[in-house]
Amino acid sequence: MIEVRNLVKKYGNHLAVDHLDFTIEAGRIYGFLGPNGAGKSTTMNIMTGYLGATEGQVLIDGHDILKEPEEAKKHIGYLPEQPPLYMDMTVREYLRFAAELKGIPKKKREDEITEVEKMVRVRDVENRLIKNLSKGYRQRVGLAQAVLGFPETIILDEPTVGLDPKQIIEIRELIRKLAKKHTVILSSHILAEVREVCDYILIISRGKLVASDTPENLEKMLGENSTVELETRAVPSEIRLLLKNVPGIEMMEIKAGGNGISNVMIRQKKDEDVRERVFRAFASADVPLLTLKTAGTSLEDVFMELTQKETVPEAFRKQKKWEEDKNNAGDI
Ligand SMILES: Nc1ncnc2c1ncn2[C@@H]1O[C@H](COP(=O)(O)OP(=O)(O)OP(=O)(O)O)[C@@H](O)[C@H]1O
Repeated sequence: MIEVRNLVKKYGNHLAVDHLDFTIEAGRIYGFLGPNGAGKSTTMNIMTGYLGATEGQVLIDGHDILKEPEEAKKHIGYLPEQPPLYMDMTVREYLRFAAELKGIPKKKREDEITEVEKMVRVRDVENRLIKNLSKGYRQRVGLAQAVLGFPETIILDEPTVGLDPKQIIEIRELIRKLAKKHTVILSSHILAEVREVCDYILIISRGKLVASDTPENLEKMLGENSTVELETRAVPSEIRLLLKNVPGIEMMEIKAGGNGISNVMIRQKKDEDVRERVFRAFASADVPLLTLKTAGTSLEDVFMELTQKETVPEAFRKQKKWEEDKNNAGDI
């Protein structure tokens, strides 16, 4: 488990990380998602002990990364955005060097390196100089270095950046494979990547954590029941009349199609579900409804909403408040 508590990082006057507070539980793939410059690399560098924080604390399985770096680092493997590869070493030489730095006992080193090489599929190039490898292979060597020692948690900063589509697929497959035995945290500014690979998302914007939940819950929280879409065989004036007195409707937009079918988008008032009332209004007038459904919010909408606005949307403030209250209640 990793606990990040009230983390702050200032570069001069610039607040790159702004009071981050979150917990990473074992056994999941976490996505650290945010636009460029949001503070992802800075946070990961602090979590892994590469960079000091201005304020706050990071505990890796109970060990403070600054006060007990050796013990804490045993529990994590890190692939930074720029992997620390030595271009004039062969893959095997480099992994031996990394294994030694990690303090893997000499007796176990060779077997472990072979195991990891097989796992990330670099065994066929183990005697090649790193400088002669493709970017995809280099990234896999970087990944091998992070996996050596089989730490509980593997942290990957933008692991697919600069790779071609085939290499991206390979790295994502590897990450899924790793996640069977390790907790994985990866950062990305690509929403599709995080959605595809991760089962829990932390959205960071301007150094602040603006949301954290499963992709499904994030979509639900902002979008639940906000819009209802229907199609009906009626003209707009008739629809307006039918829906005029239905409670819970904030506004509606009606588009008449050429085929006698109108499409209606209804925006519901907060915490309302108007579907049943709408159905009854149409049924009592004997006007057929062809479809009636809530239109979901996509993760794209959530991401845009959260990272483009200065303030945190109300749904998330409420969720955060609820979590705080729950935590405080637990302390008593
Ligand atoms: N060494 C530094 N000195 C000054 N400012 C820095 C330094 N490193 C990062 N920053 C600034 O801090 C902010 C956060 O940067 P960071 O690299 O952590 O973001 P990021 O989310 O990882 O973005 P990217 O995906 O572009 O790497 C940015 O505004 C960046 O310009």
